[in-house]
Amino acid sequence: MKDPITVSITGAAGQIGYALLFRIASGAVFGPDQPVNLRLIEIEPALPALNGVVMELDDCAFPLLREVVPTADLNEGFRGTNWALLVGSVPRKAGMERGDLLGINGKIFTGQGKAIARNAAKDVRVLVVGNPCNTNALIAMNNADGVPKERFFAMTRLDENRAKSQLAKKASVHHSKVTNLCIWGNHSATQYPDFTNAKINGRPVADVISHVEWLKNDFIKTVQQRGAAIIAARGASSAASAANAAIDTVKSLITPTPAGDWHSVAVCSDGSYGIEKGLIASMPIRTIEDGKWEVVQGVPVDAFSREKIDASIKELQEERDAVKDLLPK
Ligand SMILES: NC(=O)c1ccc[n+]([C@@H]2O[C@H](COP(=O)([O-])OP(=O)(O)OC[C@H]3O[C@@H](n4cnc5c(N)ncnc54)[C@H](O)[C@@H]3O)[C@@H](O)[C@H]2O)c1
Ligand SMILES: O=C(O)C[C@H](O)C(=O)O
Repeated sequence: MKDPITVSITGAAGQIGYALLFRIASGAVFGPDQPVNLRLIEIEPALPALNGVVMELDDCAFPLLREVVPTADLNEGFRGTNWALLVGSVPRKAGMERGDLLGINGKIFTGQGKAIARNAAKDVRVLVVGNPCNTNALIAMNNADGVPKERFFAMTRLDENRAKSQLAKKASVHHSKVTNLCIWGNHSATQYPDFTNAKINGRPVADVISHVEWLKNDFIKTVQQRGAAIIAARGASSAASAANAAIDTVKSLITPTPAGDWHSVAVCSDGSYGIEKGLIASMPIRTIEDGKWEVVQGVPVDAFSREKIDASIKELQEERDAVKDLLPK
């Protein structure tokens, strides 16, 4: 048996937490031979609810689950952690943009970044799900002194999955046939789901879906607005699909990416594709092996794509400027 991996999850008593913990504990993320410790972090008032979740974890008797630590203490919560999944934060309500949450949620990530730097395992990786996730990840990364910047990620996989599902429906194929779908930029209404480089059954999307106006307008808008559509329909933000996307993200970061394909996750820009260095922006990523990834280079960016990517990067710069007080000089 392998040594257990330690996973810390903030907001563990929330909606996404409830859809996430049990899949991690079951082995669906790290594999059937990988024991897991869970460190579950909540704010004090949510600890009674979290204890109920822990009772349910006990009652699953998962063979791979080892230690479960529920806590409101960040040092205890991130101690020895290999994967920190930062979900805990307030979700938006109908009529809000995700960026409107910066003032409420941004400050959560300074203390968490610092606590990760103090307590986590040397190989820690951090995935931010709580919105606005790109800029929250930027805050955590800049406060986590000594943790390499390439260990921080923000989630745009839900957008990728949504985009694949929309294209597959339009082309009447199974969504597994859609590849090379990159979400560029921010997890927000400015994100750019890049249909120009995506493929269906290995062929360019535009060869399969000839309705170019649909691709340029309805498709992009549907993906950009999907989170709001779910809030309007459910009265609460996406949870099961978000947890699923977090699982997909981690799995894609620990497994080599199939040859020729890529996956979407926001990373600390190295300046590739003219995206300002240091911003947490989504781009095409390949995983070489567990712990080693790279930005896929040479993906064609036409004038239409350039304009869309630049608009989303501009928004990320504005969000960064809005939280400058939370970023150490
Ligand atoms: N990136 C994405 O694709 C994506 C998708 C869906 C939701 N989200 C975001 O994920 C976040 C969580 O959504 P949810 O539906 O689970 O919300 P929720 O309100 O159901 O749960 C959030 C939990 O976080 C906890 N929390 C708040 N502040 C905390 C802190 N400082 N430390 C630890 N825990 C804290 C709350 O007590 C609550 O239990 C929201 O910000 C939402 O917008 C992101
Ligand atoms: O849209 C939201 O506020 C929640 C989440 O980011 C989503 O995309 O579903």
